Amino acid sequence: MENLNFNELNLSDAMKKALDFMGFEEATPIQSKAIPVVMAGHDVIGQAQTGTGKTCAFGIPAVEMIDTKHQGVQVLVLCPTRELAIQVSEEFRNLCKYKKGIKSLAIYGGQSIDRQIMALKGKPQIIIGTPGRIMDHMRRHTLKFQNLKMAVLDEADEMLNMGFREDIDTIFSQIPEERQTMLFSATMPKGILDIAELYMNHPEHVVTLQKEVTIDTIDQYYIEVRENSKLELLCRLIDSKNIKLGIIFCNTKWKVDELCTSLQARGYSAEALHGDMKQRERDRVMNKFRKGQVELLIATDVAARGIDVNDVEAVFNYDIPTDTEYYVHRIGRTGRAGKKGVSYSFVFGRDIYKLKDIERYTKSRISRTKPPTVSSIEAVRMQSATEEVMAALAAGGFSKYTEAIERILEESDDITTLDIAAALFKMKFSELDSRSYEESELDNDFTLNKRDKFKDVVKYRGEGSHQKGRGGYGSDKNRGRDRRRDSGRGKDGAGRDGRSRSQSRKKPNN
Ligand SMILES: Nc1ncnc2c1ncn2[C@@H]1O[C@H](COP(=O)(O)OP(=O)(O)OP(=O)(O)O)[C@@H](O)[C@H]1O
Ligand SMILES: [Mg+2]
Repeated sequence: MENLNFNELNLSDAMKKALDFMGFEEATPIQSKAIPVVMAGHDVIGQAQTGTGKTCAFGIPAVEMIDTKHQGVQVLVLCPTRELAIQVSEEFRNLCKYKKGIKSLAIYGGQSIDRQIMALKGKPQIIIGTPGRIMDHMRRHTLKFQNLKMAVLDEADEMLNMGFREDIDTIFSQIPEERQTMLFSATMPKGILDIAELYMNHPEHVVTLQKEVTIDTIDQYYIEVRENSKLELLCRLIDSKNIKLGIIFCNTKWKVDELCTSLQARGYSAEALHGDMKQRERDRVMNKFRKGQVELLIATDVAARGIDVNDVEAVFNYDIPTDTEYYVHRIGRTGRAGKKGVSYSFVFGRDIYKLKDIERYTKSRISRTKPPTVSSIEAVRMQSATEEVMAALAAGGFSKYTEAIERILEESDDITTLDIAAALFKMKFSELDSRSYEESELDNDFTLNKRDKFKDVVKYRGEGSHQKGRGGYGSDKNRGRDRRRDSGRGKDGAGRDGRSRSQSRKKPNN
Protein backbone atom coordinates (compact mmCIF):
# COMPACT_ATOMS: atom_id res chain seq x y z
CA MET A 1 0.00 0.00 0.00
CA GLU A 2 1.14 3.50 -0.84
CA ASN A 3 1.95 5.98 1.87
CA LEU A 4 -0.94 8.38 2.14
CA ASN A 5 -0.72 12.11 2.05
CA PHE A 6 -2.05 13.62 5.28
CA ASN A 7 -4.69 15.38 3.17
CA GLU A 8 -6.18 11.98 2.35
CA LEU A 9 -6.73 11.10 5.99
CA ASN A 10 -9.65 13.32 6.82
CA LEU A 11 -7.76 15.32 9.44
CA SER A 12 -8.66 18.68 10.98
CA ASP A 13 -6.81 21.79 9.79
CA ALA A 14 -5.26 22.18 13.24
CA MET A 15 -3.86 18.65 13.02
CA LYS A 16 -2.51 19.17 9.51
CA LYS A 17 -0.86 22.38 10.66
CA ALA A 18 0.74 20.55 13.60
CA LEU A 19 2.07 17.78 11.33
CA ASP A 20 3.48 20.42 9.03
CA PHE A 21 5.14 22.09 12.04
CA MET A 22 6.61 18.70 13.01
CA GLY A 23 8.12 18.46 9.52
CA PHE A 24 6.16 15.39 8.42
CA GLU A 25 5.48 15.33 4.67
CA GLU A 26 3.46 12.17 4.29
CA ALA A 27 2.06 9.44 6.53
CA THR A 28 4.25 6.39 7.15
CA PRO A 29 2.85 2.95 6.15
CA ILE A 30 1.53 2.14 9.65
CA GLN A 31 -0.04 5.60 9.89
CA SER A 32 -1.61 5.25 6.43
CA LYS A 33 -3.09 1.89 7.32
CA ALA A 34 -4.03 2.35 10.99
CA ILE A 35 -5.38 5.91 11.17
CA PRO A 36 -8.51 5.27 9.03
CA VAL A 37 -9.30 2.09 10.99
CA VAL A 38 -8.94 3.84 14.35
CA MET A 39 -10.97 6.82 13.14
CA ALA A 40 -13.72 4.42 12.08
CA GLY A 41 -13.96 3.41 15.74
CA HIS A 42 -12.42 -0.07 15.62
CA ASP A 43 -10.13 -1.62 18.19
CA VAL A 44 -6.69 -2.05 16.64
CA ILE A 45 -3.68 -4.27 17.16
CA GLY A 46 -0.94 -2.48 15.25
CA GLN A 47 2.41 -4.02 14.46
CA ALA A 48 5.10 -2.19 12.53
CA GLN A 49 8.87 -2.12 12.66
CA THR A 50 10.80 0.07 15.07
CA GLY A 51 11.06 3.76 14.24
CA THR A 52 8.20 3.79 11.71
CA GLY A 53 5.89 6.24 13.48
CA LYS A 54 3.58 4.07 15.59
CA THR A 55 3.23 6.85 18.18
CA CYS A 56 1.46 9.12 15.69
CA ALA A 57 -0.47 6.17 14.27
CA PHE A 58 -2.42 6.13 17.53
CA GLY A 59 -1.63 9.73 18.58
CA ILE A 60 -3.20 11.48 15.60
CA PRO A 61 -6.65 9.78 15.83
CA ALA A 62 -6.55 9.99 19.65
CA VAL A 63 -6.13 13.76 19.58
CA GLU A 64 -8.67 14.12 16.78
CA MET A 65 -11.38 12.32 18.76
CA ILE A 66 -11.13 14.54 21.85
CA ASP A 67 -14.34 16.43 22.43
CA THR A 68 -13.55 19.62 24.35
CA LYS A 69 -17.22 19.94 25.33
CA HIS A 70 -16.87 16.88 27.54
CA GLN A 71 -15.14 16.89 30.91
CA GLY A 72 -12.64 14.40 32.21
CA VAL A 73 -9.94 12.17 30.84
CA GLN A 74 -10.86 10.81 27.41
CA VAL A 75 -7.63 9.13 26.32
CA LEU A 76 -5.22 7.02 28.39
CA VAL A 77 -1.87 5.87 26.99
CA LEU A 78 0.12 3.36 29.06
CA CYS A 79 3.87 2.95 28.55
CA PRO A 80 6.37 0.57 30.19
CA THR A 81 8.98 3.14 31.21
CA ARG A 82 9.03 6.69 32.52
CA GLU A 83 11.35 7.88 29.75
CA LEU A 84 8.93 6.58 27.15
CA ALA A 85 5.93 8.19 28.89
CA ILE A 86 7.76 11.53 28.83
CA GLN A 87 8.68 11.12 25.16
CA VAL A 88 5.19 10.07 24.05
CA SER A 89 3.66 12.99 25.93
CA GLU A 90 6.04 15.34 24.07
CA GLU A 91 4.80 13.90 20.77
CA PHE A 92 1.19 14.42 21.94
CA ARG A 93 1.99 17.97 22.98
CA ASN A 94 3.20 18.64 19.42
CA LEU A 95 0.08 17.07 17.94
CA CYS A 96 -2.11 19.31 20.16
CA LYS A 97 -0.14 22.47 19.34
CA TYR A 98 -2.90 24.16 17.33
CA LYS A 99 -5.86 22.50 19.08
CA LYS A 100 -7.51 24.94 21.43
CA GLY A 101 -8.44 23.60 24.85
CA ILE A 102 -6.82 20.17 24.55
CA LYS A 103 -4.28 19.31 27.22
CA SER A 104 -2.15 16.24 27.77
CA LEU A 105 -0.22 15.26 30.88
CA ALA A 106 2.49 12.70 31.66
CA ILE A 107 2.02 10.80 34.93
CA TYR A 108 4.89 8.60 36.04
CA GLY A 109 6.72 7.39 39.11
CA GLY A 110 9.68 9.18 40.60
CA GLN A 111 8.02 12.57 40.16
CA SER A 112 6.38 14.53 42.99
CA ILE A 113 2.84 13.24 43.42
CA ASP A 114 1.68 16.61 44.75
CA ARG A 115 2.85 18.32 41.60
CA GLN A 116 0.98 15.76 39.54
CA ILE A 117 -2.18 16.31 41.60
CA MET A 118 -1.88 20.05 40.95
CA ALA A 119 -1.41 19.45 37.22
CA LEU A 120 -4.42 17.10 37.16
CA LYS A 121 -6.57 19.97 38.45
CA GLY A 122 -5.95 21.59 35.05
CA LYS A 123 -8.28 18.86 33.65
CA PRO A 124 -6.13 17.29 30.92
CA GLN A 125 -8.15 15.17 28.47
CA ILE A 126 -5.15 12.99 27.65
CA ILE A 127 -3.06 11.08 30.20
CA ILE A 128 0.15 9.32 29.26
CA GLY A 129 1.75 7.32 32.02
CA THR A 130 3.31 4.31 33.63
CA PRO A 131 0.88 1.84 35.28
CA GLY A 132 2.13 2.04 38.90
CA ARG A 133 1.67 5.77 39.29
CA ILE A 134 -1.60 5.75 37.35
CA MET A 135 -2.98 3.16 39.81
CA ASP A 136 -1.73 5.28 42.69
CA HIS A 137 -3.80 8.23 41.46
CA MET A 138 -6.80 5.98 40.85
CA ARG A 139 -6.63 4.84 44.49
CA ARG A 140 -6.41 8.44 45.67
CA HIS A 141 -9.32 9.38 43.38
CA THR A 142 -7.16 12.11 41.90
CA LEU A 143 -7.53 10.43 38.51
CA LYS A 144 -10.94 9.27 37.31
CA PHE A 145 -11.65 7.44 34.12
CA GLN A 146 -15.48 7.28 33.95
CA ASN A 147 -15.46 9.34 30.74
CA LEU A 148 -12.58 7.46 29.12
CA LYS A 149 -13.14 6.74 25.42
CA MET A 150 -9.80 5.31 24.35
CA ALA A 151 -7.09 3.24 26.00
CA VAL A 152 -3.73 2.62 24.31
CA LEU A 153 -1.00 0.18 25.29
CA ASP A 154 2.22 1.33 23.71
CA GLU A 155 4.76 -1.53 23.63
CA ALA A 156 1.70 -3.72 24.11
CA ASP A 157 3.49 -7.07 24.27
CA GLU A 158 5.67 -5.79 27.10
CA MET A 159 2.66 -4.32 28.91
CA LEU A 160 0.80 -7.64 28.71
CA ASN A 161 3.86 -9.59 29.80
CA MET A 162 4.47 -10.94 33.29
CA GLY A 163 5.63 -7.80 35.11
CA PHE A 164 2.82 -5.52 33.97
CA ARG A 165 -0.09 -7.89 33.46
CA GLU A 166 -1.62 -7.49 36.94
CA ASP A 167 -1.40 -3.70 36.75
CA ILE A 168 -3.10 -3.69 33.36
CA ASP A 169 -5.83 -5.97 34.74
CA THR A 170 -6.39 -3.61 37.66
CA ILE A 171 -6.55 -0.50 35.49
CA PHE A 172 -8.74 -2.06 32.79
CA SER A 173 -11.18 -3.36 35.41
CA GLN A 174 -11.82 0.22 36.46
CA ILE A 175 -12.27 1.95 33.12
CA PRO A 176 -15.46 1.92 31.02
CA GLU A 177 -16.07 -1.21 28.97
CA GLU A 178 -17.48 0.93 26.21
CA ARG A 179 -14.17 2.16 24.92
CA GLN A 180 -11.81 1.85 22.01
CA THR A 181 -8.67 -0.15 22.80
CA MET A 182 -5.41 0.16 20.88
CA LEU A 183 -2.35 -2.07 21.11
CA PHE A 184 0.89 -1.17 19.36
CA SER A 185 4.33 -2.73 19.20
CA ALA A 186 7.08 -3.79 16.81
CA THR A 187 6.82 -7.31 18.22
CA MET A 188 3.67 -9.29 18.94
CA PRO A 189 4.38 -12.83 20.13
CA LYS A 190 1.56 -15.31 19.56
CA GLY A 191 0.92 -15.96 23.28
CA ILE A 192 0.49 -12.27 23.90
CA LEU A 193 -1.92 -11.91 21.00
CA ASP A 194 -4.22 -14.43 22.67
CA ILE A 195 -4.16 -12.45 25.92
CA ALA A 196 -4.63 -9.20 24.01
CA GLU A 197 -8.00 -10.28 22.67
CA LEU A 198 -9.32 -10.48 26.25
CA TYR A 199 -9.06 -6.72 26.56
CA MET A 200 -10.43 -5.93 23.14
CA ASN A 201 -13.60 -5.96 21.12
CA HIS A 202 -13.16 -7.66 17.72
CA PRO A 203 -9.81 -5.98 17.08
CA GLU A 204 -8.54 -5.39 13.58
CA HIS A 205 -4.96 -6.44 12.99
CA VAL A 206 -3.03 -3.76 11.17
CA VAL A 207 0.38 -5.09 10.24
CA THR A 208 2.91 -3.48 7.94
CA LEU A 209 5.80 -5.89 8.41
CA GLN A 210 7.23 -7.12 5.15
CA LYS A 211 9.37 -10.21 5.62
CA GLU A 212 11.63 -9.13 8.46
CA VAL A 213 10.71 -8.08 11.98
CA THR A 214 13.76 -5.83 12.15
CA ILE A 215 13.93 -2.76 9.95
CA ASP A 216 16.21 -2.96 6.91
CA THR A 217 17.79 0.45 7.57
CA ILE A 218 19.99 -1.24 10.19
CA ASP A 219 23.09 -3.18 9.15
CA GLN A 220 23.38 -5.95 11.72
CA TYR A 221 26.73 -7.46 12.69
CA TYR A 222 28.08 -9.75 15.34
CA ILE A 223 31.63 -10.19 16.59
CA GLU A 224 32.95 -13.10 18.59
CA VAL A 225 34.77 -11.85 21.65
CA ARG A 226 35.78 -13.05 25.07
CA GLU A 227 34.31 -11.20 28.05
CA ASN A 228 37.65 -9.62 29.05
CA SER A 229 38.25 -8.22 25.55
CA LYS A 230 34.79 -6.67 25.15
CA LEU A 231 35.84 -3.24 26.41
CA GLU A 232 38.80 -3.06 24.06
CA LEU A 233 36.60 -4.19 21.18
CA LEU A 234 33.94 -1.59 21.99
CA CYS A 235 36.52 1.21 22.06
CA ARG A 236 38.01 0.09 18.77
CA LEU A 237 34.59 0.01 17.11
CA ILE A 238 33.60 3.44 18.41
CA ASP A 239 36.89 4.94 17.24
CA SER A 240 37.16 3.18 13.91
CA LYS A 241 33.58 4.01 12.94
CA ASN A 242 33.87 7.47 14.51
CA ILE A 243 30.59 6.97 16.42
CA LYS A 244 29.28 10.28 17.74
CA LEU A 245 26.03 8.99 19.21
CA GLY A 246 25.55 5.40 20.32
CA ILE A 247 23.71 3.21 22.82
CA ILE A 248 25.37 0.27 24.54
CA PHE A 249 23.11 -2.30 26.16
CA CYS A 250 24.19 -4.51 29.06
CA ASN A 251 22.06 -7.12 30.81
CA THR A 252 22.55 -5.87 34.39
CA LYS A 253 22.62 -2.52 36.19
CA TRP A 254 25.91 -3.47 37.76
CA LYS A 255 27.52 -4.05 34.38
CA VAL A 256 26.11 -0.76 33.08
CA ASP A 257 27.78 1.15 35.91
CA GLU A 258 31.04 -0.72 35.54
CA LEU A 259 31.24 -0.21 31.79
CA CYS A 260 30.28 3.44 32.12
CA THR A 261 33.11 4.03 34.61
CA SER A 262 35.61 2.24 32.34
CA LEU A 263 34.59 4.27 29.30
CA GLN A 264 34.78 7.53 31.22
CA ALA A 265 38.24 6.59 32.48
CA ARG A 266 39.30 6.11 28.87
CA GLY A 267 38.10 9.58 28.05
CA TYR A 268 34.76 8.86 26.42
CA SER A 269 31.71 11.01 26.93
CA ALA A 270 29.51 8.32 28.49
CA GLU A 271 26.61 8.19 30.94
CA ALA A 272 24.66 5.35 32.52
CA LEU A 273 20.90 4.81 32.54
CA HIS A 274 19.14 2.18 34.62
CA GLY A 275 16.35 1.68 37.10
CA ASP A 276 18.40 2.08 40.28
CA MET A 277 19.07 5.72 39.48
CA LYS A 278 16.96 8.55 40.90
CA GLN A 279 14.45 9.88 38.39
CA ARG A 280 16.15 13.28 38.42
CA GLU A 281 19.39 11.64 37.32
CA ARG A 282 17.60 9.57 34.67
CA ASP A 283 16.01 12.73 33.29
CA ARG A 284 19.33 14.57 33.33
CA VAL A 285 21.09 11.78 31.43
CA MET A 286 18.31 11.41 28.84
CA ASN A 287 18.18 15.17 28.24
CA LYS A 288 21.93 15.35 27.73
CA PHE A 289 21.85 12.37 25.38
CA ARG A 290 18.97 13.86 23.39
CA LYS A 291 20.94 17.08 22.97
CA GLY A 292 24.09 15.18 21.94
CA GLN A 293 25.92 16.51 25.02
CA VAL A 294 26.79 12.97 25.93
CA GLU A 295 27.90 10.64 23.14
CA LEU A 296 27.45 7.19 24.61
CA LEU A 297 24.48 5.97 26.61
CA ILE A 298 25.16 2.78 28.54
CA ALA A 299 21.82 1.29 29.48
CA THR A 300 19.82 -1.68 30.62
CA ASP A 301 16.66 -2.62 28.75
CA VAL A 302 14.99 0.39 30.39
CA ALA A 303 16.10 2.21 27.20
CA ALA A 304 15.32 -0.64 24.82
CA ARG A 305 11.71 0.07 23.94
CA GLY A 306 10.26 3.05 22.15
CA ILE A 307 13.02 5.55 22.94
CA ASP A 308 13.45 7.87 19.97
CA VAL A 309 16.64 9.92 19.90
CA ASN A 310 17.58 11.53 16.60
CA ASP A 311 20.67 10.32 14.82
CA VAL A 312 21.72 7.43 17.04
CA GLU A 313 24.29 5.90 14.68
CA ALA A 314 24.99 2.60 16.39
CA VAL A 315 23.63 0.18 18.96
CA PHE A 316 25.90 -2.28 20.73
CA ASN A 317 24.70 -5.43 22.43
CA TYR A 318 27.56 -5.68 24.91
CA ASP A 319 25.61 -8.65 26.24
CA ILE A 320 23.17 -10.61 24.11
CA PRO A 321 19.64 -9.91 25.33
CA THR A 322 17.85 -12.80 27.00
CA ASP A 323 14.65 -12.35 24.95
CA THR A 324 14.61 -12.38 21.18
CA GLU A 325 12.05 -9.55 21.17
CA TYR A 326 14.41 -7.37 23.13
CA TYR A 327 17.01 -7.72 20.40
CA VAL A 328 14.55 -6.17 17.93
CA HIS A 329 13.74 -3.28 20.25
CA ARG A 330 17.33 -2.60 21.32
CA ILE A 331 18.76 -2.37 17.83
CA GLY A 332 15.66 -0.41 16.79
CA ARG A 333 17.02 2.62 18.66
CA THR A 334 19.02 3.28 15.49
CA GLY A 335 17.97 3.31 11.82
CA ARG A 336 14.78 5.26 12.65
CA ALA A 337 12.51 7.30 10.39
CA GLY A 338 14.36 6.19 7.25
CA LYS A 339 17.88 6.93 8.53
CA LYS A 340 20.72 4.41 8.37
CA GLY A 341 22.06 2.65 11.44
CA VAL A 342 24.33 -0.17 12.47
CA SER A 343 24.23 -2.73 15.28
CA TYR A 344 27.04 -4.82 16.75
CA SER A 345 26.31 -7.79 18.99
CA PHE A 346 29.15 -9.20 21.06
CA VAL A 347 28.90 -12.95 21.35
CA PHE A 348 30.86 -15.37 23.43
CA GLY A 349 30.71 -19.16 23.26
CA ARG A 350 27.14 -20.38 23.42
CA ASP A 351 25.75 -16.91 22.71
CA ILE A 352 26.11 -17.82 19.07
CA TYR A 353 23.13 -20.17 19.42
CA LYS A 354 21.01 -17.38 20.91
CA LEU A 355 22.00 -15.26 17.95
CA LYS A 356 20.88 -17.98 15.56
CA ASP A 357 17.50 -18.05 17.36
CA ILE A 358 17.27 -14.29 16.96
CA GLU A 359 18.03 -14.59 13.24
CA ARG A 360 15.28 -17.18 12.86
CA TYR A 361 12.77 -15.07 14.78
CA THR A 362 13.55 -11.80 13.00
CA LYS A 363 14.03 -13.46 9.59
CA SER A 364 16.99 -11.15 9.13
CA ARG A 365 20.69 -11.73 8.64
CA ILE A 366 23.27 -10.83 11.26
CA SER A 367 26.66 -10.88 9.52
CA ARG A 368 29.87 -11.86 11.20
CA THR A 369 32.54 -9.19 11.19
CA LYS A 370 36.05 -8.91 12.63
CA PRO A 371 37.40 -6.54 15.26
CA PRO A 372 38.88 -3.41 13.68
CA THR A 373 42.68 -3.55 13.54
CA VAL A 374 44.79 -0.88 15.21
CA SER A 375 46.15 0.27 11.86
CA SER A 376 42.64 0.75 10.46
CA ILE A 377 41.76 2.97 13.43
CA GLU A 378 44.91 5.02 12.95
CA ALA A 379 44.04 5.45 9.28
CA VAL A 380 40.57 6.71 10.27
CA ARG A 381 42.05 9.16 12.74
CA MET A 382 44.64 10.44 10.26
CA GLN A 383 41.86 10.89 7.75
CA SER A 384 39.71 12.97 10.11
CA ALA A 385 42.77 15.03 11.14
CA THR A 386 43.46 15.70 7.45
CA GLU A 387 39.85 16.73 6.93
CA GLU A 388 40.11 19.17 9.83
CA VAL A 389 43.21 20.79 8.32
CA MET A 390 41.60 20.95 4.88
CA ALA A 391 38.58 22.66 6.42
CA ALA A 392 40.88 25.21 8.14
CA LEU A 393 42.62 25.85 4.81
CA ALA A 394 39.29 26.36 3.09
CA ALA A 395 38.08 28.71 5.83
CA GLY A 396 41.16 30.93 5.34
CA GLY A 397 42.08 33.74 7.75
CA PHE A 398 45.55 32.44 8.61
CA SER A 399 47.67 34.98 6.73
CA LYS A 400 48.76 36.69 9.94
CA TYR A 401 50.69 33.53 10.84
CA THR A 402 52.74 33.39 7.62
CA GLU A 403 55.23 35.89 9.02
CA ALA A 404 56.04 33.52 11.86
CA ILE A 405 56.57 30.68 9.38
CA GLU A 406 58.90 32.84 7.31
CA ARG A 407 60.94 33.60 10.42
CA ILE A 408 61.36 29.87 11.14
CA LEU A 409 62.44 29.28 7.52
CA GLU A 410 65.06 32.01 7.84
CA GLU A 411 66.52 30.31 10.94
CA SER A 412 67.96 27.41 8.98
CA ASP A 413 68.32 26.30 5.41
CA ASP A 414 67.52 22.73 6.42
CA ILE A 415 63.94 23.45 7.43
CA THR A 416 61.26 23.33 4.75
CA THR A 417 57.64 24.46 4.87
CA LEU A 418 56.70 20.81 4.72
CA ASP A 419 58.66 20.17 7.95
CA ILE A 420 56.92 23.05 9.68
CA ALA A 421 53.50 21.86 8.55
CA ALA A 422 54.25 18.32 9.73
CA ALA A 423 55.47 19.60 13.12
CA LEU A 424 52.30 21.63 13.58
CA PHE A 425 50.25 18.60 12.57
CA LYS A 426 52.06 16.60 15.22
CA MET A 427 51.43 19.24 17.87
CA LYS A 428 47.74 19.50 17.10
CA PHE A 429 47.09 15.80 16.67
CA SER A 430 49.63 14.43 19.11
CA GLU A 431 47.05 12.04 20.44
CA LEU A 432 47.41 10.15 17.18
CA ASP A 433 50.80 9.02 18.46
CA SER A 434 50.03 8.60 22.09
CA ARG A 435 46.66 6.85 21.83
CA SER A 436 47.59 3.25 21.75
CA TYR A 437 45.47 0.17 21.80
CA GLU A 438 46.03 -2.95 23.77
CA GLU A 439 47.47 -5.67 21.59
CA SER A 440 45.06 -8.36 22.44
CA GLU A 441 43.59 -11.56 21.26
CA LEU A 442 41.34 -9.34 19.16
CA ASP A 443 44.24 -9.17 16.74
CA ASN A 444 44.28 -12.93 16.39
CA ASP A 445 42.06 -14.50 13.85
CA PHE A 446 40.04 -16.89 15.93
CA THR A 447 36.60 -18.34 16.18
CA LEU A 448 35.59 -18.99 19.73
CA ASN A 449 33.07 -21.70 19.08
CA LYS A 450 35.51 -23.92 17.26
CA ARG A 451 37.57 -26.05 19.57
CA ASP A 452 40.80 -26.22 17.59
CA LYS A 453 41.05 -22.50 17.08
CA PHE A 454 40.12 -21.99 20.71
CA LYS A 455 43.25 -23.90 21.69
CA ASP A 456 45.33 -21.56 19.54
CA VAL A 457 44.00 -18.63 21.48
CA VAL A 458 44.84 -20.23 24.79
CA LYS A 459 48.35 -20.87 23.51
CA TYR A 460 48.70 -17.32 22.34
CA ARG A 461 47.54 -15.95 25.67
CA GLY A 462 49.91 -18.23 27.53
CA GLU A 463 52.96 -17.14 25.62
CA GLY A 464 52.69 -13.53 26.61
CA SER A 465 55.63 -12.53 24.43
CA HIS A 466 53.24 -11.05 21.88
CA GLN A 467 52.00 -8.54 24.40
CA LYS A 468 53.87 -5.42 23.51
CA GLY A 469 52.66 -3.52 26.55
CA ARG A 470 52.06 -0.26 24.77
CA GLY A 471 50.69 1.35 27.88
CA GLY A 472 47.06 0.57 27.32
CA TYR A 473 44.42 2.21 25.24
CA GLY A 474 44.75 5.98 25.16
CA SER A 475 46.20 7.62 28.23
CA ASP A 476 43.68 9.84 29.93
CA LYS A 477 45.76 12.94 29.49
CA ASN A 478 45.89 12.80 25.76
CA ARG A 479 42.45 11.78 24.78
CA GLY A 480 40.75 14.81 23.37
CA ARG A 481 37.35 13.67 24.57
CA ASP A 482 35.05 15.04 27.17
CA ARG A 483 36.00 13.43 30.45
CA ARG A 484 33.15 13.35 32.87
CA ARG A 485 33.46 10.97 35.72
CA ASP A 486 29.99 11.36 37.13
CA SER A 487 28.37 8.04 36.44
CA GLY A 488 24.98 9.47 37.36
CA ARG A 489 24.01 6.83 39.87
CA GLY A 490 21.28 6.98 42.39
CA LYS A 491 20.10 4.46 44.92
CA ASP A 492 16.37 4.83 45.32
CA GLY A 493 15.79 1.35 43.99
CA ALA A 494 12.95 2.58 41.85
CA GLY A 495 12.82 0.50 38.70
CA ARG A 496 9.52 1.80 37.60
CA ASP A 497 6.89 3.58 39.59
CA GLY A 498 8.80 3.36 42.83
CA ARG A 499 9.17 -0.36 42.69
CA SER A 500 12.18 -2.35 41.74
CA ARG A 501 11.38 -3.95 38.42
CA SER A 502 13.33 -6.99 39.42
CA GLN A 503 10.84 -7.49 42.22
CA SER A 504 7.88 -7.29 39.96
CA ARG A 505 9.09 -9.26 36.97
CA LYS A 506 11.39 -12.04 36.18
CA LYS A 507 13.59 -10.00 33.89
CA PRO A 508 16.46 -8.83 36.10
CA ASN A 509 17.46 -6.09 33.78
CA ASN A 510 16.30 -2.54 33.97
N1 LIG B 1 4.93 10.77 8.97
C1 LIG B 1 6.15 10.97 9.44
N2 LIG B 1 7.10 11.56 8.69
C2 LIG B 1 8.34 11.75 9.20
N3 LIG B 1 8.74 11.39 10.42
C3 LIG B 1 7.84 10.79 11.21
C4 LIG B 1 6.50 10.55 10.77
N4 LIG B 1 5.83 9.95 11.77
C5 LIG B 1 6.70 9.82 12.80
N5 LIG B 1 7.90 10.33 12.48
C6 LIG B 1 9.11 10.37 13.31
O1 LIG B 1 9.73 9.10 13.25
C7 LIG B 1 10.38 8.80 14.46
C8 LIG B 1 9.98 7.42 14.97
O2 LIG B 1 8.63 7.42 15.35
P1 LIG B 1 8.08 6.58 16.60
O3 LIG B 1 8.90 6.84 17.80
O4 LIG B 1 6.64 6.82 16.68
O5 LIG B 1 8.39 5.11 16.07
P2 LIG B 1 7.80 3.71 16.61
O6 LIG B 1 7.24 3.02 15.42
O7 LIG B 1 6.92 3.94 17.76
O8 LIG B 1 9.14 2.96 17.04
P3 LIG B 1 9.40 1.95 18.29
O9 LIG B 1 8.94 0.60 17.86
O10 LIG B 1 10.87 1.99 18.48
O11 LIG B 1 8.63 2.48 19.44
C9 LIG B 1 10.02 9.91 15.43
O12 LIG B 1 11.11 10.82 15.52
C10 LIG B 1 8.82 10.56 14.79
O13 LIG B 1 8.70 11.92 15.14
MG1 LIG C 1 7.00 3.54 19.75
